Amino acid sequence: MAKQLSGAGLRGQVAGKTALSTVGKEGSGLTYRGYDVKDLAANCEFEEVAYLVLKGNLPNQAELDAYKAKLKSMRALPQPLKEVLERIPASAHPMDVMRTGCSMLGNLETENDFSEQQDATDRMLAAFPGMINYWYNFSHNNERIEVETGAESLAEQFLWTLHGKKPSELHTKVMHASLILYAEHEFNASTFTARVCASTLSDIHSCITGAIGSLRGPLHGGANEAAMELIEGMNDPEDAEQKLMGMLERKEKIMGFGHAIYSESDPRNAVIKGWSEKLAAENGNSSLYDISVRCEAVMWREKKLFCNADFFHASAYNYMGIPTKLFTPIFVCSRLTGWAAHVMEQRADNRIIRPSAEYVGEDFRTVTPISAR
Ligand SMILES: CC(=O)SCCNC(=O)CCNC(=O)[C@H](O)C(C)(C)COP(=O)(O)OP(=O)(O)OC[C@H]1O[C@@H](n2cnc3c(N)ncnc32)[C@H](O)[C@@H]1OP(=O)(O)O
Ligand SMILES: O=C([O-])CC(=O)C(=O)O
Repeated sequence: MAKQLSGAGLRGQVAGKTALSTVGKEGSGLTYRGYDVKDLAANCEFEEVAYLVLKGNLPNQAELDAYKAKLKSMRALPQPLKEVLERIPASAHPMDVMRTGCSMLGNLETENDFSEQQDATDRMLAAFPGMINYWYNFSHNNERIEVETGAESLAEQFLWTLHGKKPSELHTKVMHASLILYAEHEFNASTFTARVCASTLSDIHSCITGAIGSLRGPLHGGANEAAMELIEGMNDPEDAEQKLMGMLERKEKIMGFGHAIYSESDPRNAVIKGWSEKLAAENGNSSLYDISVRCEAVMWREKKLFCNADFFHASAYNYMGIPTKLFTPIFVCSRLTGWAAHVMEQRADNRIIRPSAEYVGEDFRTVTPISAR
């Protein structure tokens, strides 16, 4: 059954055209440039998917090697950016660090002309994992990390710069899948933010900085962190059941469930749930996974609400030793591909985005002199 797409929040309104992805289209779940996201997550590295989303086709081996080599060569952080990162306190939210870091990069390496959009995007893709982990390690461990690691991929680079060592094969694989799942999603709130900004013919760093701000909220990307806070407060599946029932009775929102477009399931959930189960087995402790499975069952039984992409990401990331507050920045490192591709698409066929409002304010009136108010 299709979800009723009407009402507030521009739901169901076509706000532009895209050749990048389909979301919730009858029978096809989620596709990037015609490929099923499950097919991509099972068979590709993240860089192949980034290439696909940004350039239109999957790369051949030589193209992939060249693209990965290019990204690897662009990881160094400029000294003034490091200095800014070092001044941001440990108490800051890492999404605010991403926003500031992206904006600072735009000051240092400004996109002067749209012909630079692909290089500017690749530079952000290459630099963002090291950027957030430079700040994290400096502010939390008093350590200035080396961001030019031997990592062969963005997945490896994120975990390597976070933990200071080459990650295991399993963890690298999970990160590839996770980054692929998060890469693109049509006109979601953060992407729409990027497109609105692009439609004014602004620079790409402004578009991405704005998108990061939109993704930060708990109704969007921030839900993976909120889901972690929920499940870590539950002792076991029985406790999860009781706590959820209480929350539902109090009409509280359960983060990581529901979706603006999908009606019965989010196709990304099965993929990340599968990886979470494997990580639980590797860890020898399936508690978080078991709790998550019970939450999924209770929410479906009680409300016909299903896990979105964020819910099982919480346990998966936790099993890989990723601090909760770094969950949404990983989403940024991935969704940057979708945002940038949408900026490019908007620029290629642009008209400034400027909808109208239904006025519900005061009738026409004239100013009473201040002495008489
Ligand atoms: C990667 C991503 O960004 S995925 C989304 C991540 N966000 C979350 O997980 C936050 C929790 N979920 C939500 O807030 C919502 O489901 C959204 C924001 C994702 C979608 O919002 P909408 O399209 O407005 O939701 P929808 O119209 O389906 O809501 C229908 C009803 O279900 C309720 N509902 C929807 N999601 C939830 C939830 N997670 N917990 C409890 N109730 C919910 C709504 O409150 C609404 O109830 P009402 O009719 O009594 O007002
Ligand atoms: O499409 C949406 O509204 C939110 C979402 O799942 C995403 O951006 O990945």
